[in-house]
Amino acid sequence: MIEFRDFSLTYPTGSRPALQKIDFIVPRGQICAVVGADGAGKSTLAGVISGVVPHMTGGETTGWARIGSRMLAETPASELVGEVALVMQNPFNQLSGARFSLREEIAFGLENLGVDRAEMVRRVEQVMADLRLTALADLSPYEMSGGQQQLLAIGSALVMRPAVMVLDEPTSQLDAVGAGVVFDALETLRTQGVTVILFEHRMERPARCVDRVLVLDEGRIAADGQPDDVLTDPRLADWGVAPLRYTTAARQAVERGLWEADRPLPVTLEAAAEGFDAALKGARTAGGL
Ligand SMILES: Nc1ncnc2c1ncn2[C@@H]1O[C@H](COP(=O)(O)OP(=O)(O)OP(=O)(O)O)[C@@H](O)[C@H]1O
Repeated sequence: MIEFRDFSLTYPTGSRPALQKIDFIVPRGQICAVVGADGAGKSTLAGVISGVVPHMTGGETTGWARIGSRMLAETPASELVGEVALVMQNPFNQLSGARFSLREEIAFGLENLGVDRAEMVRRVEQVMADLRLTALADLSPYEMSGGQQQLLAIGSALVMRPAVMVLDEPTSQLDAVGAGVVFDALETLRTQGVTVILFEHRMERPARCVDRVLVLDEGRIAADGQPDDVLTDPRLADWGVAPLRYTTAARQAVERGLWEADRPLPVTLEAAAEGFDAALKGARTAGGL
């Protein structure tokens, strides 16, 4: 479980707190997305959860934050290894540089922990299968595309079986197929009880697999709730978050009287397709088409 209570953080050079009186609890196994405009505090929050901020950046904190029984302000990243895994946007920077194949790269962290060889092979093969990387097992990480490298970075984190995974825009360099594989892998993480904090810019794809969405606005939590509610909130644009294309299209249909009055605005492609299908049938029945 991750818990933040009345938590604020001000960087040494900051004129205002980058995080201001943050309060939330993410229970074990929940997949929570965090969205917000540039400068809203997302990277800072990711850094606090993964033990990087304020330990490596400096900064004053008030209130408290914890992962399980570990108080984050007192626990640097080095002590969170194995418990919290951070996957960043640029996969190239996450390669160890010390291993020659994808399979060895994924095994690297387990080798350092001295995990038994048979167990290591089992876990590495499983992760490669989950991320559909098995066919690339013998390729050099440096011969892979950015998207493949990102899947590798996720695999290297996943294999450590962390309690918490912090994913900072993990699909920003992936094509639609690669992004689909990552979000499918999140479903696997959920069933394994891993808590996931996902920082994403575009929510169209992840909306269907996250349990909750937090909106950060100028360091404060502006909204916190289920994707269906938060992602259709009319204030989303005021918080600097682009509304989903499905929601925007449905909102225009509402304005034209096409969208069924009691049907919620959609946040997934499936819900949008159902809604437009119903609107079309309604229009046909009314003799409009
Ligand atoms: N190391 C730092 N030292 C001083 N100020 C910082 C530092 N990192 C971030 N800030 C400031 O803290 C605030 C929050 O920044 P943060 O990077 O957390 O936002 P963000 O939502 O991740 O934005 P982006 O999407 O642009 O990365 C901003 O005003 C930023 O300028």
